[in-house]
Amino acid sequence: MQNSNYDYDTVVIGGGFAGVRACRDLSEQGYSVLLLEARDRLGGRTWSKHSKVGVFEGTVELGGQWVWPDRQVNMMAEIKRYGLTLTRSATPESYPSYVAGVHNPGPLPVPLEDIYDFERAAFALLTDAHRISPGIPLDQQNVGDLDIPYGQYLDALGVSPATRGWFTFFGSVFTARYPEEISALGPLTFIAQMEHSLIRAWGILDEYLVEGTGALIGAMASDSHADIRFETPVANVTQNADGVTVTTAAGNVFTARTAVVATPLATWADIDFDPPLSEAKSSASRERHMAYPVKVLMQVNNAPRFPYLLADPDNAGGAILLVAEQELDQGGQMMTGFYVNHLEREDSFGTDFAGVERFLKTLCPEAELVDFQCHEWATDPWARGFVAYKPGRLSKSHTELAAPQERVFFATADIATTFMTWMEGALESGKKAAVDAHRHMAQPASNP
Ligand SMILES: Cc1cc2nc3c(=O)[nH]c(=O)nc-3n(C[C@H](O)[C@H](O)[C@H](O)COP(=O)(O)OP(=O)(O)OC[C@H]3O[C@@H](n4cnc5c(N)ncnc54)[C@H](O)[C@@H]3O)c2cc1C
Repeated sequence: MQNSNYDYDTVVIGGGFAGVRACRDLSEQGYSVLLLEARDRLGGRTWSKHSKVGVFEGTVELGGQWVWPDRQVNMMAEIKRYGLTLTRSATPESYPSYVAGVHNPGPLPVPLEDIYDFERAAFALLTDAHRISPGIPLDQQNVGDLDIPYGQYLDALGVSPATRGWFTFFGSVFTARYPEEISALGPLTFIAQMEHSLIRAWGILDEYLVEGTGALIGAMASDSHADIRFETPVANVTQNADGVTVTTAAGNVFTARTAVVATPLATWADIDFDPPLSEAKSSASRERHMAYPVKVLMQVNNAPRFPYLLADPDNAGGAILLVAEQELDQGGQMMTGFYVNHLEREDSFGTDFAGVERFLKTLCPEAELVDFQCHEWATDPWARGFVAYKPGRLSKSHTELAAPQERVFFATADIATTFMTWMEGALESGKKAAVDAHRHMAQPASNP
């Protein structure tokens, strides 16, 4: 289908789930596609690799991992298509929490005397989450009054510190920022997309791929017949009435009829666009809206068996969650932890042994860290965290953030309308970009 005036029909920039989905769908329709990826691997903010953590040896996921089979139709279709296998996470044996600086053994989420407060807060969050319909851009849903700092939203509930602390979890687990820094729309949208269920949103660590996310994205990429170039960051995207010219940081130039920008929203400001990005896109990217997540995989000794330990980061140095993955034959457990590693706060845990140990002991003082692995997503220039929208952005610009600019289309989980910031959202937005690019190229009169 390629027109000889161009090197390719489409250049896709970025090889995460959104970009690879766009590549695969377009090449399936007969278009010639070039994928330019900055890193030396596919997968972006998913990264599965064979690794050793203490005595554990196997596949570790340093980024996106969990899938929700009941609702994530795009993920499930891909997993089925390539014959991969899902397995369920280990069932927790206890539900302790560390909120408002107090260890609570559970299973009640808050101490008994706070339980009516807890119910009132749950009712308020569920009522507001019910105003949100996943699949529709948030600027089309009349929810501007919820686009306020989540800390302010929680304060207005007038609940006890333990209840407030417990509900900060929904803000932080999804954005890896503190409640005053993010919009309440983030956690409320998260609850809405989990079937408007607090329990479902709380127990998000559901099923994951036995073969690893890398096996899935690898299968999709091999199926695409795209020309894939690694270690090829893009520096400039120029379009005019004739087509798109994409220039790499090394100065290589490629021409195409269309381009799909499938890089994280926070990285768009690092690419030079001519004509420039719309005001909403460029200001949102310059504002970064960045999450500061650390997901750490650890061999831990002397911890309680299979806890699901939730914390409020405000009072726990940034700690959010500690769960067990499996018991190790030689003793100890493989555990996964999540925390906010705030770039502007000096008291953040950091990612060296002492910092990870501090995180672990904050939640579980008796536990011993043996070994760990993690990746600093927030300082990774090709990721810049994942998206954590600040107040006032999504209720104004969600539609525009995802809108094409003539021959240039945008795809990333950061702008999705269902499962925003999930692998599912990435697949949905890659699929949409491929449909839009195909429509553009299928109009012979206006598009050569
Ligand atoms: C710690 C962590 C835990 C997570 N847990 C889950 C989970 O359990 N379940 C879930 O569904 N999701 C999870 N996510 C989110 C999920 O991983 C992402 O939403 C999804 O992978 C994003 O896909 P994407 O294609 O939009 O972006 P990315 O995966 O970031 O892909 C973008 C690609 O663009 C490339 N790129 C960037 N700039 C340039 C450039 N200038 N030129 C060329 N290439 C460029 C990058 O290298 C990258 O490969 C998690 C994320 C993190 C960080």
